[in-house]
Amino acid sequence: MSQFTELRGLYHLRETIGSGGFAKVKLAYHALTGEKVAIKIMDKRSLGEDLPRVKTEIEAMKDLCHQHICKLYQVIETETKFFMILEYCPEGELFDYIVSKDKLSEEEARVFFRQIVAAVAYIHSQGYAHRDLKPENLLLDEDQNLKLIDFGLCAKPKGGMDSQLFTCCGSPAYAAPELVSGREYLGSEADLWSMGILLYALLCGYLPFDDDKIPSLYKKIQSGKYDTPSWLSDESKSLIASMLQVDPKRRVTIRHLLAHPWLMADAQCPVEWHSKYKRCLDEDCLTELAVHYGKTKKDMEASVSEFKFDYLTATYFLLLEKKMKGRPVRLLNKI
Ligand SMILES: [NH3+]CCCOc1cc(-c2cn[nH]c2)ccc1C(=O)Nc1ccccc1
Repeated sequence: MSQFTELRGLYHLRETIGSGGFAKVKLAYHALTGEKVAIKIMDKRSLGEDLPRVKTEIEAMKDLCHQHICKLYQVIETETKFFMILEYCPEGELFDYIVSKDKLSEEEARVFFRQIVAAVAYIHSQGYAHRDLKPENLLLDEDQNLKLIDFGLCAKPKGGMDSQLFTCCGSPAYAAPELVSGREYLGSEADLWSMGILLYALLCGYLPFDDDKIPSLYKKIQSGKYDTPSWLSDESKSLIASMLQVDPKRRVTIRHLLAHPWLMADAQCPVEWHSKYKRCLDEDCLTELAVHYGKTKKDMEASVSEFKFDYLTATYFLLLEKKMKGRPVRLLNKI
């Protein structure tokens, strides 16, 4: 019997697939489609000062819909718990993938980094800075595509992406010099620095700035001095150097990255960063939902387009996933 009455009949819970701090993530099956999902479960009583982080993440993920961002399907809030029903990424963290391969070839690093650039260009275009970009927050789906998670530290400055931020957050080894120095900073520029650390980790298998003691680590970051292995190509060294500029005003911008020669190598086109999700609702999914719930298509379209992030939102998105993967747009156990 499901230990959570809120999920009964909606999701069939299976094993724990991940955990981080204040949350446990479990594999589950969405009852109406049979599709796998990940359910991030948080107990409000143990959240403490992390409660605002959960609300930040939920509101941001409701706004963000992109092929390289882990999709939020449904939110269930009870008196004592939050449940976030999320896109399932069966191949785990990019962090573990890098460790398993020691380091990646330029070609493989390029495929991943193009996806990271696409995701960050998209969230910046929506007015968000992630502020905790690192391989542990990039998951691999069944097709080895990257999905960005953990928007708990993201910022959507009221005055837009050119507004300064002050909160020092994120993981120290990926934090920008202006951030660790306690100066005000732009979220977009801090994200670009973290992406430079990420690219270095993809290509080298270790971090450019590392130290067991935080003050020493911060000094190394502020110096901006790091070793570049001799076997790195000149183009890779140049791209990393353009991102690991201590002066944020000299740092490469996301716009320049989109068509950067290193990213365009192997005769690639500029990074296609726009969301592949259409604004209009999918007719086949609406038809299947209308038949299942015995509603007119018009009424079903009106209900789905409210995007309440309830079970109907989850069912719509999971039907759309099935269609995008070439599987039948069908619901199980008709009424
Ligand atoms: N480092 C990731 C550990 C597993 O965490 C997740 C996995 C999935 C996932 C797994 N499969 N599909 C999605 C989706 C979300 C998370 C997540 O947000 N974890 C987390 C972030 C911050 C604090 C606490 C926990």
